[in-house]
Amino acid sequence: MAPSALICETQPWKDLKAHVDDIKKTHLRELMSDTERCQSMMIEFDGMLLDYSRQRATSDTLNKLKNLAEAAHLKEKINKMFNGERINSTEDRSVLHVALRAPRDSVINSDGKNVVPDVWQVLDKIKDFSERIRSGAWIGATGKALTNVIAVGIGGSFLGPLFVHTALQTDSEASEFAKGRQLRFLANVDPVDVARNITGLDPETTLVVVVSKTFTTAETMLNARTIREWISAALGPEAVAKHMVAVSTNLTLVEKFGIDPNNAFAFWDWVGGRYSVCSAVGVLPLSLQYGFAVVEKFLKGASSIDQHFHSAPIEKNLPVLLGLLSVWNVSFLGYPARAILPYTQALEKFAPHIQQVSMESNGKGVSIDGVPLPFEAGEIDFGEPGTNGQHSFYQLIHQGRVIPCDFIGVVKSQQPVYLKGEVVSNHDELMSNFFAQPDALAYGKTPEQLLKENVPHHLVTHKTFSGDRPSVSLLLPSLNAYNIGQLLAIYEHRVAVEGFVWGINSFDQWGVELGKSLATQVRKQLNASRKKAEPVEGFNFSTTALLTRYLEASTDISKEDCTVLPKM
Ligand SMILES: O=P(O)(O)OC[C@H]1O[C@H](O)[C@H](O)[C@@H](O)[C@@H]1O
Repeated sequence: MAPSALICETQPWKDLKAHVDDIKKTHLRELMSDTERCQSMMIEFDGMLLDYSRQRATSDTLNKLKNLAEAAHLKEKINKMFNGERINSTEDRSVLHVALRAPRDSVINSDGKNVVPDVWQVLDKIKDFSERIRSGAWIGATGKALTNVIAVGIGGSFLGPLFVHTALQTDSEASEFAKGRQLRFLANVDPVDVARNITGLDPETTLVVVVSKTFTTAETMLNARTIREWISAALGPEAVAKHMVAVSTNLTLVEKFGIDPNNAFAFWDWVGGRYSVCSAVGVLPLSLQYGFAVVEKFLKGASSIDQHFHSAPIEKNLPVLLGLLSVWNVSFLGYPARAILPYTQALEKFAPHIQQVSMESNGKGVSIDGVPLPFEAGEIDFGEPGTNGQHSFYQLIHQGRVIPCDFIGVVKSQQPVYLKGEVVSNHDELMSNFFAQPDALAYGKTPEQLLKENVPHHLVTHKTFSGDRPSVSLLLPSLNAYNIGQLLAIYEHRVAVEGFVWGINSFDQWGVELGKSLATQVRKQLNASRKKAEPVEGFNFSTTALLTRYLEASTDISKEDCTVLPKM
């Protein structure tokens, strides 16, 4: 089949290119004075308010972006995703993370089979298992209840669950259910991460969940073997059956590893790793910590956005609007990065998760048909909670590079505090910054204003803020399991919209392979040099020098000396 035309060859793309000069003529300050425009750029869904009036865009831009969406067949692509078509063509897979949170009675087909009953079968199994662990009906090898969980996994088998766990930790309802329990995540193959995870934990009261879609990821498998050793060294090898369970699509390898397949929780190849939080990958560890009922609310929140995304018209569709505006910023205004700035510490792990969702999905150089792109797709995502970021990198955002920002605020704090004698509550103080920063970016401060304030002449340029820097503000009513699910789904779908418009495959990740295979070559060399004193061979000058230095300056721990794990 002939490759379809690249999106940049279409008329709507060219129209938007031509439109850039018009937009650049009007400062955001002026755009913001048009109340009607601002009003039209605020949309509400299910208690959330999205304000995108601080985008460098007008109704004309929006219309042009709608034309672009049409030219990209956005609606058809969204439908194909929901219909279980194999839109991940390079891996020949459907993309059905929406099925993971679909109500029990819904029908979502993959290859002519409704997958929803399978999803619920696993959810029911998780509910039952987590209740048995939490109630103490399932006990460890020495008869003690398992109150602590280490989830061993990396990438998509780690970042999403960590984000949700961190967000739930301070939610008053969820945290009630987590009393007396601990959930930790072991991701990095660095022994330091192992040490951090096991410090203060007793194998007798610890359940380990090995989470890996493929069950072949080098880091996860080494960490899983290390923790298995930690358990069997303390409790004997037969304890592993009571203390280790798994989440994977590869149940054969789970069994080979020594975990009873009855204690394995499945998911399917139509769930991409970075889109797997709502599968057993996230649902199992989170249910162990907070109970299934809390996690079910999270799934419901995500599902509410799925339905909205699937059915709402473009002008009212949160993920579609956000996706189109991102394309506008990246591909037309030339802003390749985006800052994710939640004004709540509970979302401190949100940006790291979205980094994977966005950059692993859309960091591609070819179209879905394999044609090199004459434009750059993908965006650079980073972020920190406000107000911390303000005291760090905001300087660059205000006076250096233009970086479109996502401000995420919450009306009702998870932890309301009012310190006596203060002018406003602690949450109001935080939110004062949430409301101020977008205007500072949009309006800036002119030399005229500074001179009026009697700023010395030699400081005027230093103190000038050019403004005209775009942002969106998303105001959530609160931050509970339901809203957290919504937030996740908004960002997942936004990323998909961007990829659909750019005409790329947002669901494969070939770019992670080369480094992995080179590491295999290095691993072999380290083994040969350590064990057989073989010289470093087959690498370039630089890598040879570095490896030689490493081998000479470090000593391997021989198997005999190795205590496997330091005593903590
Ligand atoms: O879940 P696993 O199969 O262990 O994969 C873990 C991660 O590793 C890979 O390198 C991919 O880049 C990620 O998308 C994936 O989430």
